[in-house]
Amino acid sequence: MGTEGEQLCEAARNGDVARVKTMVESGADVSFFDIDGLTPLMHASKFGHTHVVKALLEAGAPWNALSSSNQSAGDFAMDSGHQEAFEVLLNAGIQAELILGTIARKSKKDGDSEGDYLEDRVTFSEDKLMDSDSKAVMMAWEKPLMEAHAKAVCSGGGNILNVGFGMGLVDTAIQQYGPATHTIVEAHPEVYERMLRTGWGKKDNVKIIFGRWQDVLSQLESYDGIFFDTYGEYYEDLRDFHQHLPKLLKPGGIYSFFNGLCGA
Ligand SMILES: C[S@@+](CC[C@H](N)C(=O)[O-])C[C@H]1O[C@@H](n2cnc3c(N)ncnc32)[C@H](O)[C@@H]1O
Repeated sequence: MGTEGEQLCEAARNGDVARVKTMVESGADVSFFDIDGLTPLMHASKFGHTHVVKALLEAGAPWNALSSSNQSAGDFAMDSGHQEAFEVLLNAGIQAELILGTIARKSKKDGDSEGDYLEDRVTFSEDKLMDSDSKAVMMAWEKPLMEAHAKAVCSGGGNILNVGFGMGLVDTAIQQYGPATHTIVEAHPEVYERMLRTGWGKKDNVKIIFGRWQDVLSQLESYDGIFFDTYGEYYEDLRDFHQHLPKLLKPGGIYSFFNGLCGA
């Protein structure tokens, strides 16, 4: 007979929801990692035991814990074709992100600007843009994704807006479609400075607006194509931006965004 944590993993693997609940009520650790680096939630997800997945999530099991091979419970559910369990995990992740976003937003409003990306230094290298915590703001491997977004938002030609310059991957792709105007909103002083240094301010059809999109809305017009990809913001900001779309986007215009949604 194994430890309590191992027994919880076994009950999760067997889909024994009653036993899982009893063990949780008597204090079994839902964050336990077994010898293979798996949590009870990962075991339940792997076998598609949705009721167990729900019970463990309700008991506070970490939906975003990673196995030693860097897989989350959601990865296990998806790889084993358990769509229902996967969706339960996905919803738990989205809910947690929404709550965390609200808390972070509130503490920012209350004057706690700790961790404010826009006030920190960034570093550029050939293939990435990093924030002061060495987290990647943008990486070169995202180029094909950015090219696909550019193709979509430029498909009607005309006036294009991009919010968030980063490494300029999407803007470089947008330029290839020769839009009539190409407006770029960028809020980070160092990213902005680099844009100017690399000639973006001298392109005939490019207008750079420096500042947070929230603060420069009055300088924006209506566009045929809009792309949105900021960093250090939350779901709430994205939702706020979406509320301005009816004014920002011309009828029949195309909008696309990238914001790490559902990233686990
Ligand atoms: C992920 S990067 C954008 C990458 C870009 N799509 C590309 O293809 O390289 C996000 C950018 O948004 C900028 N940013 C963050 N918050 C912003 C805001 N509120 N308004 C405007 N830009 C913002 C960041 O400084 C950063 O340059």
